[in-house]
Amino acid sequence: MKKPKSKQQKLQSRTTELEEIQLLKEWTESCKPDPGTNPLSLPPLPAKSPVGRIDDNTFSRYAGCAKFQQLPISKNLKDGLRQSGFKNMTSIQRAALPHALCGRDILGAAKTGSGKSLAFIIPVLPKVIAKADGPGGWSGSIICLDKRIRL
Ligand SMILES: Nc1ncnc2c1ncn2[C@@H]1O[C@H](COP(=O)(O)OP(=O)(O)OP(=O)(O)O)[C@@H](O)[C@H]1O
Repeated sequence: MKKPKSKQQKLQSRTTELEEIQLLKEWTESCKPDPGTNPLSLPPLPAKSPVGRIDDNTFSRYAGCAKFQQLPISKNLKDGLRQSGFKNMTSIQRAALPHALCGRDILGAAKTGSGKSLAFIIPVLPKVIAKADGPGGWSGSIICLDKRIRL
C-alpha cells in the first residue's frame, strides 16, 4: 500500500505542480500559432528536436506537431496519454489543440470516431487542475447536443 504523503511532501508536490503550470503558461504564450491559421499546414517537428524550454526565452514550436508528447501539457497528462496508448494526434486533434491550448475558441468538424473528444477535453484539464485549489474551486462545461440528449 502507498504511504500517505506528509504535509511537507504535499506542499512540495503542489509547489512543483504550480511551477509546471507557470512553465506551460509561458510556453503556450510564447509559441502561439497565428489566429486563423491551420496547424495542419505546418510540418511536424523533426523526430529528435527538443521539446519544451530550449533556453531562457525560447520554447519548442507546438503548432503543427504530430505527437501528444510535443504539446505544452503537463507531465501527468502526457503520462496518462502514453499509458492509454495515445501517441500520435489525429488530424482534428492536430488542427484544434494548438489553438485551444492557448485559450482560443474553436469551431471544428470531423467525422465520427476521428478523436474529437480528446481535442476538447485536453485543453480543459489544465485549467481545471490549475484552479483546483483556488477560490471558487474548479469547473468545466461540455455541452453535448447529440441524439442521446435530445431524447
Ligand atoms: N490520437 C489518437 N490515437 C489513437 N486513438 C485515438 C486517438 N484519439 C482518439 N482515439 C480513439 O479513437 C476512438 C474515437 O475517438 P472519439 O470518440 O474521441 O471520436 P469522436 O470524433 O469524438 O467520435 P464521435 O463523433 O462519435 O463523438 C476512441 O476509441 C479513442 O480512444
